Amino acid sequence: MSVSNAEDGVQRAVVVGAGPVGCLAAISLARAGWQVDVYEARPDLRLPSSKATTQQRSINLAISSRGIVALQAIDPAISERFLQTAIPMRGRMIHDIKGNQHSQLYDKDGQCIYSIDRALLNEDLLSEASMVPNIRLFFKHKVLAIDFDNRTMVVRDLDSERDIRTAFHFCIGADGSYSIVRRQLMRAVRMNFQQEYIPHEYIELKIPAGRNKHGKPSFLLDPNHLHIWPRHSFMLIALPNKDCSFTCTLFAPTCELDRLATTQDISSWFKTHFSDALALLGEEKLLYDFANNPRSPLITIKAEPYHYKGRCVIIGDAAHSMVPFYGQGLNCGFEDVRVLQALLQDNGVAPRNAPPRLDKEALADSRLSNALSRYTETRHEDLVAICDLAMYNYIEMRHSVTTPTYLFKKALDNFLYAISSWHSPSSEPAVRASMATIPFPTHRPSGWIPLYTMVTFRPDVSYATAKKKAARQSEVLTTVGRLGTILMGATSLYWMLRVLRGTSSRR
Ligand SMILES: Cc1cc2nc3c(=O)[nH]c(=O)nc-3n(C[C@H](O)[C@H](O)[C@H](O)COP(=O)(O)OP(=O)(O)OC[C@H]3O[C@@H](n4cnc5c(N)ncnc54)[C@H](O)[C@@H]3O)c2cc1C
Ligand SMILES: NC(=O)C1=CN([C@@H]2O[C@H](COP(=O)(O)OP(=O)(O)OC[C@H]3O[C@@H](n4cnc5c(N)ncnc54)[C@H](OP(=O)(O)O)[C@@H]3O)[C@@H](O)[C@H]2O)C=CC1
Ligand SMILES: Nc1ccccc1C(=O)C[C@H](N)C(=O)O
Repeated sequence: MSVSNAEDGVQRAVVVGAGPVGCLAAISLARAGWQVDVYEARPDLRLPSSKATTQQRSINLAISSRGIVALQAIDPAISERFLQTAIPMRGRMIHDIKGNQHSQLYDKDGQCIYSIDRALLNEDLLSEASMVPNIRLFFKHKVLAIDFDNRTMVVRDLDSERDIRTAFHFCIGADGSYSIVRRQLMRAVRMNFQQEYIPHEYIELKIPAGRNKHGKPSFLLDPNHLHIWPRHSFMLIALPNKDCSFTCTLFAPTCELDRLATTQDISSWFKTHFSDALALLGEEKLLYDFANNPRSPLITIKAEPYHYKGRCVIIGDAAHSMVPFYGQGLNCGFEDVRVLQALLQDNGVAPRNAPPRLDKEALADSRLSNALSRYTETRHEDLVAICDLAMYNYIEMRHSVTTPTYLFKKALDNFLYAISSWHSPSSEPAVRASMATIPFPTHRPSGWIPLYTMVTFRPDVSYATAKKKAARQSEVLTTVGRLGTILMGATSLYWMLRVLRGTSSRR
């Protein structure tokens, strides 16, 4: 085994995983003065040859204010570039079983979430990272094992099949749901860990672009909505792409999909549940995608602590995988980087100034250790909250959105929000700019704010605060709803009695 980086006196940070979160973390650390090495098991996404071999998860993603504000905090130019390639989605478009469409806006002031190309996002972040002089990117380098006490890790060069032992001062694990860094961390710390597969899975399908009367590509559905076909125990969704196509994702219980054994079964199931979508997907293409695209599992992972001394921390999906139904997984991962950056700055962790003398090194180490302890303390409640909220949003999307109770509560929620924010209508860019200056999402917001708004458009409000405040508001909505029902019942009874009395006195 060859040895690299041994005792060259440089304060080296290693980031494991060059997914979007790893790239952003590398940029943040490098700008703070660290020498950063990034190890990525896959080939470089930007090379045309790797496009076919690197199978990515979802084609597109929804990014919201939380992710954008985090990007702004690390590098405002990156967030500007994204917004130029993104498609705003102002609300949900609900497709009922008869093919009617109903719009439900996300926000009273028109704030929206943005559909972006996952590969483009990752490629852009990789390009940005490769332009920072103190970042080195190693592709096809898979981390196999880590010795945190000796600050070394074993990395396999997948081209030469050789194992390299490399030294580090600080390790960031951003290596996704099946993180090796997390698994190695479990051997060093008493980590509480919970993993849950839900009994549903997903498969991606595609609605192609149409043609307008000039023969140019055009969208077959409204591009400024996230489309949902809620069918109670399963659902289909569609997000727009820049080339005027839509990426659709079918989420359904495994047992439901297992029943679709023949092409006949698939076609008739789609005709029954999604006839309008089938017309857009095209039967032949649907059957091809069904046979060839993977059916993937959905998983929630919770862990605590996220760090070991001043040596290692896990962020992004490595620390918190959540089901995708709130569209917050990556937003939350980007927020991790923003919070970590703020804590490192707060604790005076600045490797550029770290002198080589042993006592000062120990001081730097203890500062890093404090920053990481604070990270675990402040972040855990929020990460658990968003994992739970994501699970809840699946029920809302596939079922509740169609029920009168939900629609009534939603209307009341929005009404109370409008009254409460009478004097302060928000302008999206201005709100984001002001929030980028707030280091931590902890703010206790006053007034009435719907849960979706807090989670999606208020990065100054932590996920846990949003969850707690929404639970209190929900109790009020339920009580008002019950009182409303009683009042309506009493009024109808009163009028019925009056009509009956009128009829009997005329007799
Ligand atoms: C269907 C679906 C839809 C989603 N939609 C949204 C959405 O709309 N909005 C949103 O915010 N989030 C969404 N998410 C979640 C989002 O995809 C993840 O949160 C995000 O990809 C996590 O980024 P990451 O960088 O932490 O991890 P990853 O993207 O998983 O990157 C980890 C990287 O680490 C590398 N790696 C792994 N092991 C090793 C190793 N041993 N050595 C070296 N490298 C390694 C991997 O190759 C990978 O490149 C969705 C997820 C799914 C499944
Ligand atoms: N929360 C959720 O429900 C889901 C979240 N996601 C997130 O999206 C990210 C991007 O997806 P994608 O890049 O396609 O990731 P993949 O599912 O392809 O996984 C990335 C790597 O993790 C390893 N891996 C995959 N499955 C397992 C397993 N069951 N046990 C151990 N290791 C496994 C594989 O490494 P190797 O090559 O060594 O086998 C694989 O290359 C994921 O990393 C995850 O964070 C993805 C799916 C569902
Ligand atoms: N990106 C996603 C991927 C899969 C499932 C949902 C989403 C969402 O973004 C849902 C959106 N936040 C909503 O509540 O309507």
